[in-house]
Amino acid sequence: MTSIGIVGGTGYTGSELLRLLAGHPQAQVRVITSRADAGQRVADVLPMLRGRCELAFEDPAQAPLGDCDLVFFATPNGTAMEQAPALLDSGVRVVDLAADFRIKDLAVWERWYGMRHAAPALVEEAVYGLPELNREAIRGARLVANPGCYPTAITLGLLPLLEADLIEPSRIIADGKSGVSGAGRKASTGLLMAEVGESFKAYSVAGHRHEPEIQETLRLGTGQALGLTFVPHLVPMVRGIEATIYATLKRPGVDLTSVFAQRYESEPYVDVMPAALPVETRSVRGTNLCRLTVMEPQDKGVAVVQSVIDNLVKGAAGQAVQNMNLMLGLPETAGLDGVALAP
Ligand SMILES: NC(=O)C1=CN([C@@H]2O[C@H](COP(=O)(O)OP(=O)(O)OC[C@H]3O[C@@H](n4cnc5c(N)ncnc54)[C@H](OP(=O)(O)O)[C@@H]3O)[C@@H](O)[C@H]2O)C=CC1
Ligand SMILES: CC(=O)N[C@@H](CCC(=O)OP(=O)(O)O)C(=O)O
Repeated sequence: MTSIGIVGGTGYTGSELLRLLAGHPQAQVRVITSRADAGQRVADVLPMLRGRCELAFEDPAQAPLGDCDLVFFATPNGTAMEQAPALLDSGVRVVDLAADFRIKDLAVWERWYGMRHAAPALVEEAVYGLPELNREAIRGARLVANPGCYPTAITLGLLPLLEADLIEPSRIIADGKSGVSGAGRKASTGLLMAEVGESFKAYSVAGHRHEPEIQETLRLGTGQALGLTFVPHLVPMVRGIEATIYATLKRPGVDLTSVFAQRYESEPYVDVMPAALPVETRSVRGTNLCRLTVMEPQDKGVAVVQSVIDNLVKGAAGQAVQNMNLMLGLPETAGLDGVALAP
């Protein structure tokens, strides 16, 4: 059994890691941290894990994370960059679910995240953990930067179009909508049910930190510089992201669904659907899948992509487990076989 540590086990992505790893045949969580709940039994704090987890939360400063084969950081931005270097030095592999190692351009990262980077050399070494783009590099990596939730949905929606040189890269619009679990578990007035329920709004319209992440990933991955406008929205639901992406086609009349189907033919977690089928967040709820459709409505020369993921699974913990499986040489799909909850 591979021995796993999780820093930040009481948050939404940390507890999702626990849920997924409880069903993993070859990996076992041995260390789990929380500062606020240190000393509490995991099963008392997260009753879904009664009978499935005998651990207690430990303070991260004292927890024996160095004894693990791999440690996940499910912590706020700026935490892993302080703690990962010592773990890597002692031979532990690291997957960071936050953004500390996602952007190679340090000046861009520091501008968007408002802090000095504590481990610049590791930014250069880290592999961006989108298996559909970087599978081979992830296999050999010591440190994986797990992608952001919106960037996962949007990058997967744009990759086939850019790789096949089908769209104008200079004017792309991505309209993202997220459930409230995307904002994490910490208390915030703006996330109260009475604030979010029966309402719908765009936010960070002037600029969101996921935009530079998407731009850099696609520039490094396809060699094309994007002109991207990304606007996120908050939806009164718990889980899920839907992104609708609009791009001008260079050549009209291409069978776009076939292009997508070929690009993702051997991908276990990308499902390209016929354009007539509905793309719904509930069809991926609890799963590691990204479901996509693509079409050119009314032959008007614009490609419209719809992409859905569960922000906590393919957008965070599930993709992190997929990366862990690749890094440790385990079957890529181990622990990730669940079918979506319906309704
Ligand atoms: N929610 C989502 O959909 C997604 C989240 N992410 C990213 O994943 C990370 C975790 O997100 P999420 O689970 O939502 O966050 P939460 O706010 O729900 O949880 C954060 C966790 O980190 C712990 N923590 C906070 N500060 C520290 C610290 N300084 N040192 C060690 N542990 C700390 C908290 O416990 P305690 O304070 O008790 O130690 C808690 O367990 C974030 O960086 C987020 O941006 C990425 C993709 C999607
Ligand atoms: C609904 C909501 O608030 N979502 C978060 C993004 C999700 C997230 O966790 O950001 P990272 O993927 O970069 O870690 C936000 O817009 O800030």
